[in-house]
Amino acid sequence: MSGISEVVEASPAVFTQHHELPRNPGTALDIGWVNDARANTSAIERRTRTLVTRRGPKKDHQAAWLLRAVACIDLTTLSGDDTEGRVRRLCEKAKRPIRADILDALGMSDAGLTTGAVCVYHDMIGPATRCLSGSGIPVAAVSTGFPAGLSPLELRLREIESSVAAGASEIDIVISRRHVLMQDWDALYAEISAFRKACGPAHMKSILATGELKTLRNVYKASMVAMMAGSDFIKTSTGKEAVNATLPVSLTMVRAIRDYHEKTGHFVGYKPAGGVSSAKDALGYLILMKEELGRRWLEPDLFRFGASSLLGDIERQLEHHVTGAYSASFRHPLV
Ligand SMILES: O=C[C@H](O)COP(=O)(O)O
Repeated sequence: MSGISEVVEASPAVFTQHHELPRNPGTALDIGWVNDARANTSAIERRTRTLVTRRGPKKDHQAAWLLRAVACIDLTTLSGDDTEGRVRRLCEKAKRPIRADILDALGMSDAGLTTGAVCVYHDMIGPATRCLSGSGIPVAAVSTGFPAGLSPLELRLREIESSVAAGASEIDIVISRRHVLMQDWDALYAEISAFRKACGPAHMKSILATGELKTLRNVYKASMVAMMAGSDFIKTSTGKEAVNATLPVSLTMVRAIRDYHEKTGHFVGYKPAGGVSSAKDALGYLILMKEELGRRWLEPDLFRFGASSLLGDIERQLEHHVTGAYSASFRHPLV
C-alpha cells in the first residue's frame, strides 16, 4: 500500500486549491467562430467508448485517481427538504471526506484531503459558510432561478449579488436554454456577460443544461459563447434535467475548452454534474480530461464533479482497495 502516497505525491500539490491562474476575462462575441462549429456525433460517441475501456488505471494508481476525484467533488445537496442539519453534516463530510482508518491504511492521513467545494441553494449559504469557516473549502451556490432559469433577469442578477454577499465564492448560474434553441447567440452572450459582472470576485460556473439543448453542435456553440462571455467553468447540467452529464457531451465541451484555450490562451474549467454516482463513472471523466486537456485540468481549480452521492461509492471502493472486501453502501453515509 506504500505505493499510493508515491503515486499521489508524483503529482505536484495534489490536494490544494490552485487559484493562481488568471481568470478567463472572456472575449468579444465571435459569431463566425460560433457558427463554424461542427460536431460529428458518431465519431464523438466512438471516441468516448474506446477512451474509457482501454485506459483505466489499476490498483494503487486507481486508488490515487479516486483520491484525486474526491478533491474535485463539489459535494452537493439541492433538495427542497434541505435543512441546516443536513448541510452541516455534508460540510463535515467535505472536511473529512474519507474515513480515517481508510486514509491511514493508504498512508494519506496527513494529505489534507477535502472536497473541492460544497454546493447548496442560496438559503443554505449561511450554515455552510459557518461550518466550513477556516477550512479553505469554498461554498458554491446555484443561482439565477435554478434549475429552469426562467425568472425575470433583474431578479436573477439580484440573486447572484445576494449569494455573493452571503458568502458564496462560487456561483453556478443556469443559462436560458431558449437562446440556444433559437440560435440567439447575442442574447446568450449578453445574459452570461451580465451574470459574470454580477458575480464580481466570485467564480462563475455556467450550467448549459445540455440534456435540453437537442444536439452536440448546440452544446459546442453554447460552450463557446459561455466562455466568450467570461465563464470560469462550463458545467453540463443542473442534475434536474431528464438527461444530465454524459461522456459524449463532456467530450464536446472539453474540446470547446481546448479550442478556446488554443485560440485565446485563457483557461476555463469543466464540471460534469448530475448522475455521476460511481467510482467507475468518475474514473471515466478523469481519463477524458487527462487525454483531451492534459494533467493541468485535473486540479480542482479547473475540474469539478457536481455530485451528491459519488463520494459514498468512492469511499466504498477505497475501503475495498485496503481491505479486499466490500462493505454495504449504508456504511458510507454522506449526511
Ligand atoms: O450539480 C450537482 C447535481 O445537482 C448533483 O446531481 P446528483 O444528485 O445526480 O449527483
